[in-house]
Amino acid sequence: MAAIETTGLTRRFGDVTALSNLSLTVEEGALFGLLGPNGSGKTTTIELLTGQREPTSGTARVVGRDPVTDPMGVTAAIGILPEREDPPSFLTPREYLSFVAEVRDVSDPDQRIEAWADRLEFAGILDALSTGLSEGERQRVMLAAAFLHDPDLVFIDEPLVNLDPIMQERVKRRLADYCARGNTLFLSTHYVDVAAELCTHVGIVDDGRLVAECDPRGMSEDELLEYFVAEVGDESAEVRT
Ligand SMILES: Nc1ncnc2c1ncn2[C@@H]1O[C@H](COP(=O)(O)OP(=O)(O)OP(=O)(O)O)[C@@H](O)[C@H]1O
Repeated sequence: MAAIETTGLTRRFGDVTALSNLSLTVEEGALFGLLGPNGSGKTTTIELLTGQREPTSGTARVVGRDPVTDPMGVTAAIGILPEREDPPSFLTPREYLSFVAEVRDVSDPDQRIEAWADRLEFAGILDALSTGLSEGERQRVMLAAAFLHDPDLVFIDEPLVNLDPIMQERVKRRLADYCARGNTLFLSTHYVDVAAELCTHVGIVDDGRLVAECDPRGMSEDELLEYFVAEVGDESAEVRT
């Protein structure tokens, strides 16, 4: 079954077409990566699919719901880690995650918070004010918030930014395990190596258009980079070193 299905999804901002006519299916259990250069429409796509913005035209179904007519139903059913969001500076991670657990109706919040703090190694800062946390620590707290209510589908905009290499490996393993259990992940990234290493299905966007889709398993980073450059027509992709 499809976790996400869109038909002709389009979003304009004045003269700018941020997303043009996106027709895409992401099956349940996929680890989908939307790969594209800066300004290609990745964040706009996530915003449309998660009910944060309305499309100019076109339709979407996300976990069987319509993000335009039922945005709160969609946000309750999914997890989201948007680009550049932090826990509130004046709350501790425990306080922030308790708030998320309450909003998302988690029945065993204390145990879940402790479990995620252990998994992502931030138990030591659970009771420190978020204002003093490093960027990587804040990102780990936000990752925990996205998964706390055990949703079937999670959206993450640039999943590994700000994490050190050891934590990146740990998070990659967690993401792969999450999908191996039948859940679905929708990642957006402009890093080809992230897509090559993690994803089961990649969509390449350029200038608001989905220009190609592929299964990157069995492709090396270099092959995916070559494929990406051929589709996008320039060398704006990055491989992190
Ligand atoms: N609220 C907005 N108002 C006007 N233009 C916008 C708005 N949001 C996005 N855009 C434009 O739409 C296009 C796509 O932006 P979007 O943020 O979706 O790209 P992106 O692929 O996520 O980029 P990045 O990798 O840099 O985060 C860009 O040209 C951007 O300037």
